[in-house]
Amino acid sequence: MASKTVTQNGIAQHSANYGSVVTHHTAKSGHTHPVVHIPSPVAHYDTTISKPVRKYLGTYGLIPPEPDTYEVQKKRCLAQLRSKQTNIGKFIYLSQLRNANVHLFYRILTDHFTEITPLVYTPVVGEACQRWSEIYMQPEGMYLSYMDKGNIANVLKNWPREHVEITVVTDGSRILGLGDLGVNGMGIPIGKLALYTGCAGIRPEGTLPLTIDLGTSNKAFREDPMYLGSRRDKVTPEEEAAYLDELMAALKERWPDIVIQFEDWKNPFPSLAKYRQDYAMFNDDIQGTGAVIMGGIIGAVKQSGVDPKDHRAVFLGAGSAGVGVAQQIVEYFVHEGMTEEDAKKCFWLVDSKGLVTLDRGDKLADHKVYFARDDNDSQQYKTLEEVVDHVKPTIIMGLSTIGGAFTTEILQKMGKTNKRPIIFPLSNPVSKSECTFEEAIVNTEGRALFASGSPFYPYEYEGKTYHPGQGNNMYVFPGIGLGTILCKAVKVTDAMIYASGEALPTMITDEEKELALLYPQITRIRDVSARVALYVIRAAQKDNVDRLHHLREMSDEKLETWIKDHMYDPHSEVESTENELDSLAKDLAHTRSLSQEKNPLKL
Ligand SMILES: NC(=O)C1=CN([C@@H]2O[C@H](COP(=O)(O)OP(=O)(O)OC[C@H]3O[C@@H](n4cnc5c(N)ncnc54)[C@H](O)[C@@H]3O)[C@@H](O)[C@H]2O)C=CC1
Ligand SMILES: CC(=O)C(=O)O
Ligand SMILES: [Mg+2]
Repeated sequence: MASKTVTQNGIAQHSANYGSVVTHHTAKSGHTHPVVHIPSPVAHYDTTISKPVRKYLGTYGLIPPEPDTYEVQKKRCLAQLRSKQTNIGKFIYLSQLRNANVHLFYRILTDHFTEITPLVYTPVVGEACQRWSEIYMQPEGMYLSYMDKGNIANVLKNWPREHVEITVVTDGSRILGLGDLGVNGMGIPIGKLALYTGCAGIRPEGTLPLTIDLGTSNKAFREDPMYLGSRRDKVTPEEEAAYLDELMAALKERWPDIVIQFEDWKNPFPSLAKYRQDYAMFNDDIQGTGAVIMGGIIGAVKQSGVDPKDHRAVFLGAGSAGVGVAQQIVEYFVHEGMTEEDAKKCFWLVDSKGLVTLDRGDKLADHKVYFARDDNDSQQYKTLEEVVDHVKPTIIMGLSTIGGAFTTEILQKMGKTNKRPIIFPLSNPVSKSECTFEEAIVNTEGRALFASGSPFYPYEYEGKTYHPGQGNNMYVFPGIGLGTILCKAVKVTDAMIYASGEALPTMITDEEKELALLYPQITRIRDVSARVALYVIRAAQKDNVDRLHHLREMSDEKLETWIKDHMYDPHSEVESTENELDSLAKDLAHTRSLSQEKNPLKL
């Protein structure tokens, strides 16, 4: 989206930024001119803009006459939002608001995280993706197609903003737990990047939502006349790999410092292994999820009173998220003093064919082999319940996409065999959650240590209010991205990912500990993201992959403040632009008043 750049001499140009006020040197004169990047074309029509500034911008008379305050503006927006009868109506309203007035959208998001996040992210983004081709109104990112092979670098040139700091890229092939949604998956990169901006203060114009149309296995979509993607079947893994080689190189060519987050790919292990050494990239579903769940498990293990070596964890789901989480917890157990071999033995992974064992008779996908059991005496356990009876777990994790898979019987068994059973139904959206918060509480008489992927409301049981945790990678990916960008890391190392999860428990307040919360409250997500970024930067420095070396000299306290100072804040952003514009407008008004007698201005 192009925006207007106004220089002091009043000449308006179009620029690709919606950035803030910057100071600009002209090579010729050596003079310093302030250059004001106006937030966005439509933000020129923000009703809080003062009259002198409207005159300066040429928007006087185009906005209702009396300037608003933000409080009134917010009240109006929230009233409009809340008047929508359906969640999808709210999603559409918020998308329009973001496109109409980006700073206002982020001001409202950051002021009302608890209300707005579920509407732009899980669970509502799931429904939006299912209906994307039906509700589509405007481009908010890039769509690349398989037809662009050989020409990707040229297509990327069409992105109108000069500077991109981070992209989230999907092919839509595994959107939340909803399956292959093809190009309709675009809601995910947009939603994730909205959280990068809202939670970690990465400037909105520095984000690029990217969806790659590599065909879809979703037959219903291919036959739907409204579907906006190609009608071809999914390309082969070899074709996908060659396409990605070209894409990665093209992204780096146009934006050499770009951070690339892979999101919601059906089998993301090969691309992570292939690109992680040469690009500042990570996979959120494997690594972000691993880190966030490790962060919650640290507290849960402590509260359970059971030593790490005595934990037995059953995972329903052995895909990117399941394996990513198990690997990360192995790393935590090793940090706690166990050998890797002993730590690995604490895990039993179950997929759609039952317990993952070495002698099951099928060819296991590479990523499952590490955790495959060899101590099953040739017995194959087909169902989760059989595995629960066999293992008597202290922890059950759901990353299976199977809503309701943690049945009453399974939850009650967890309650019987554990003082504090750890129950994490992590599949998204809510409809795919392996159980609800209420079910976990009721079936364990309130003793469950609980976190879910999508949000649940607090629940009152026998006179006491219980608070669910949200074990969602949104607690770490914004800070991983921010830390990587700010220290200009050349890659995202394992230690940086580990550090992001380790940062989380340091942010839990005494009050939150009292409530047995496993994650800090979402309302403090900006501070949490700054802490995550601090840990990520420190780990990058230890691994020697950072490029901004002067940050190494700063104390933790100073660095955390520096990080916060570098976060986009939609509130101060608008004010500083306003103030700067105000003073420019006064200057201009003064200049104009000198000539006004001869040549009265028409405002
Ligand atoms: N809470 C969070 O932050 C995150 C949650 N997730 C959720 O985790 C879920 C899985 O994601 P991925 O691992 O990336 O998907 P995936 O497709 O890689 O893996 C799914 C796994 O579930 C297994 N599965 C499918 N049907 C099953 C059945 N009936 N019984 C037992 N196992 C079954 C599959 O065999 C596979 O191992 C999704 O719902 C996703 O939304 C993913 C990433 C982050
Ligand atoms: C949260 C997330 O990344 C997922 O459900 O895929
Ligand atoms: Mg995901």
